[in-house]
Amino acid sequence: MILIYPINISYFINFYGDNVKVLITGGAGFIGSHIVDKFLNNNHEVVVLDNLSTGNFRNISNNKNNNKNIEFINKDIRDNDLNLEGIDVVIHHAAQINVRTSVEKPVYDGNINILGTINLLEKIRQYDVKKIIFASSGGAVYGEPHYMPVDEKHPVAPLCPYGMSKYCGEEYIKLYNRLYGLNYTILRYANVFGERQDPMGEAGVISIFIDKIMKNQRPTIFGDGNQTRDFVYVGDVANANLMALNWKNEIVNIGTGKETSVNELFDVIARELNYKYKPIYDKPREGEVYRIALNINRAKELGWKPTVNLEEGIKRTVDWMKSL
Ligand SMILES: O=c1ccn([C@@H]2O[C@H](COP(=O)(O)OP(=O)(O)O[C@H]3O[C@H](CO)[C@H](O)[C@H](O)[C@H]3O)[C@@H](O)[C@H]2O)c(=O)[nH]1
Repeated sequence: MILIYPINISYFINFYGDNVKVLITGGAGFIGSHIVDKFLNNNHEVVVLDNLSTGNFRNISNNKNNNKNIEFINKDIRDNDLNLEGIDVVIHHAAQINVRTSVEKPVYDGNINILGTINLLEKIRQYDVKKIIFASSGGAVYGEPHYMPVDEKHPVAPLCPYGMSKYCGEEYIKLYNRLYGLNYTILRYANVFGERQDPMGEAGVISIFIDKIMKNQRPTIFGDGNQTRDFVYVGDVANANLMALNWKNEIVNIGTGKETSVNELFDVIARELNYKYKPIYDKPREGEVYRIALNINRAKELGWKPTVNLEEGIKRTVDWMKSL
């Protein structure tokens, strides 16, 4: 009798020292474009896939990597004819990222974030891509924390369709690992901020407050302002993506571990901009967690840590917004 044992075809790929060809979905967006810079500066080959719905071509053409060669594909992650020939690693940031939009239009959110991710995974499988690095949301998948700071073992219980669709993306990636041996690293981000975050676009309280103050408008704080978030600088997030090339199949929180209330945040920004007025207080927004900060011990064990603190990150964001 022949016994057939299921074999685990999953294996760990090490990219140390290699020149890697990466496809960055959402690479013309806020976080994605910083990852583009980081990979180019480390001599990797970069292909950007972006439908420019919220991303901006300026983010990748009008910066210090001007003279470097980026291959740009103007397509949607849901397109049938995505060509991933020669790609070693996909870094997946293209998404519907607005919590409020997801509550109003959950089908729209799921269509992009769940079906778009499945479509991308199918192409990854067809073209034999070795690894995916996935942008998930530590702010949205855990729901209201049972303990703080929240580590990766904390139960997942999203409070909005966006958190749910990001979690589905994670689970599909893990499924493709089990079925086809796809390597992955899932990064659960805290609240990312920094240069190129669009204050008109989708969330980003820091860029919204700076923009309002610079236009002499009073910022609005939703609720009592004692709600807290963990604000992580975008350059540190880009660095985590670079390091994740050599991380194993696992989920890693990327944040600072520090809680900052929206009131405290307002004070830091007001100080930086020498703003003397008080904010306006309005009713709290639905579908939001009250407190969140991420435990980043696992990322630290892997050699990553945040290097730019809130004050310094805000200074850089202000400088960038003044330069526009
Ligand atoms: O003008 C504003 C804007 C925001 N806020 C408050 O500031 C906090 C942060 O709000 P953001 O909209 O900047 O971000 P969220 O905390 O809603 O972040 C969520 O959306 C992000 C993407 O947009 C990330 O995915 C993150 O993980 C997810 O939790 C919230 O309490 C919000 O009510 C204000 O008081 N005034």
